[in-house]
Amino acid sequence: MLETEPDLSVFSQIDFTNGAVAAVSGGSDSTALLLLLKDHLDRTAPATKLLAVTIDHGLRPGSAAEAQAVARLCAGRGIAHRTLVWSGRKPSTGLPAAAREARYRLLAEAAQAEGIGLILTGHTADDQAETVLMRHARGYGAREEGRGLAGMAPATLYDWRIWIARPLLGTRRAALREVLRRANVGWAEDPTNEDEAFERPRIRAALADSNGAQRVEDAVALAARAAVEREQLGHRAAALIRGFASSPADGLIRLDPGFATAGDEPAAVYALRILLATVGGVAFLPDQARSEALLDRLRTAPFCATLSRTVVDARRAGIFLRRETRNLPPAAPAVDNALWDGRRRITLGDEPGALLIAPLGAARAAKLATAEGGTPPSVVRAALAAEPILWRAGEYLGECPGSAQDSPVLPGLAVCPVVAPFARFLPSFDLAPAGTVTALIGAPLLPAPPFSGHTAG
Ligand SMILES: Nc1ncnc2c1ncn2[C@@H]1O[C@H](COP(=O)(O)OP(=O)(O)OP(=O)(O)O)[C@@H](O)[C@H]1O
Repeated sequence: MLETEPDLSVFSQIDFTNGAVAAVSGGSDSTALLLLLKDHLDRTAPATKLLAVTIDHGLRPGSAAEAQAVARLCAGRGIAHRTLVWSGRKPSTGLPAAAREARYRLLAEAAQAEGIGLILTGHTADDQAETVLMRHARGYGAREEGRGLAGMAPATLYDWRIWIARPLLGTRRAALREVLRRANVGWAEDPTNEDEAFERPRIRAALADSNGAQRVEDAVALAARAAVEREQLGHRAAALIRGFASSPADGLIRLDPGFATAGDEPAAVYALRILLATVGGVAFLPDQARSEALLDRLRTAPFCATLSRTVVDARRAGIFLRRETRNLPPAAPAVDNALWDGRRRITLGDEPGALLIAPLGAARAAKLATAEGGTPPSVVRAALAAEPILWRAGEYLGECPGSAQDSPVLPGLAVCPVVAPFARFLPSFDLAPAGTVTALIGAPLLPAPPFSGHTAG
């Protein structure tokens, strides 16, 4: 049964040591989140740093007044509050996605400015049911082995740096509104939530009929089952990666030929998709059917194919994955904290002056490449050619080592590998494969998840 009274024990499972930002839009769910969270912290850890943050997207006439209402509520209850305005350019298409992107970026900036390591949102069981039903209607179940049907995760790592937790995913919106009514606290209604020109409000309206409660319950149960399957598949894929994958050179992954015949085909396809996206620097996993066909062909090596910007070079010596040389970024100024080619995060530190970043290229790679552990030198050369180098005003600073260490060339300067499919958003469902690929490619360690009992291993 879903909770008709909010289940406050979920807050006890969260680690608030590094404080919390509550993301409060002024709607019922996040306003209730704020009150429940404040109540929990007052009782259990009153010294915890709590900051409520409202993002004013500037998209509706009433948005500034809604933010002010949240500020007043917070002032009355002794809660620190900030309103942040999305002042950037608003795109004419894909506005909701851009607003969401800006919202998470601003929330993360607000948290980090205060030294806070966790963001909480007010997503509810109703939101979860709507998400799952929308994905179901789009045929997710059939295409993706139910991966997408897991819905929203209880926690998601944003930008590999800050966890977002959703403690109310098991609680119905009606129960939260009841909390607010009892506390005599009002909330803002967002008119876009009612606009049935959009898919989510249509599903929301359909769930408001007499069968709605059961359908929400069923959808949340479906999500819970799909989440367990997704986590299990992730653990099996991680075990295959640990057992069969190595990284003989920067930008190069070698799979032992036994990978293709290891037996657990769904896990092998999943592992392959994650590795292909990582090597290619692509945020989305490659197509399921094409990845299955690729695994099939790996059983009859040798051959060479490209998927997800990754060359798959299957030889007797192993299956080698490397970034294809097509469409590599041209030489460009290195930007602090930016992703280069979707594969490397650049940190410039205190480095003054303009730096250029460019692919190493075949000629320099030929000078660097050494054959180790039976890896064919031509394969190492091809991988290194797509690795980045840094330049300053005509001066060569050195190739960038593919490790989480600072570059030995310049202190504070780093070009770290990233686990591309999880670099922006890592749902807690996928912690096992993400942690394993982190270790494989030497990406920076994952910040500890906010729930007790979770590990990134
Ligand atoms: N403008 C905003 N400022 C701060 N947080 C926000 C904002 N919009 C959304 N959020 C966070 O994201 C969660 C989910 O967003 P969603 O758009 O589904 O909620 P909402 O309908 O705007 O508001 P609520 O969830 O408070 O009823 C919210 O519960 C809240 O935690």
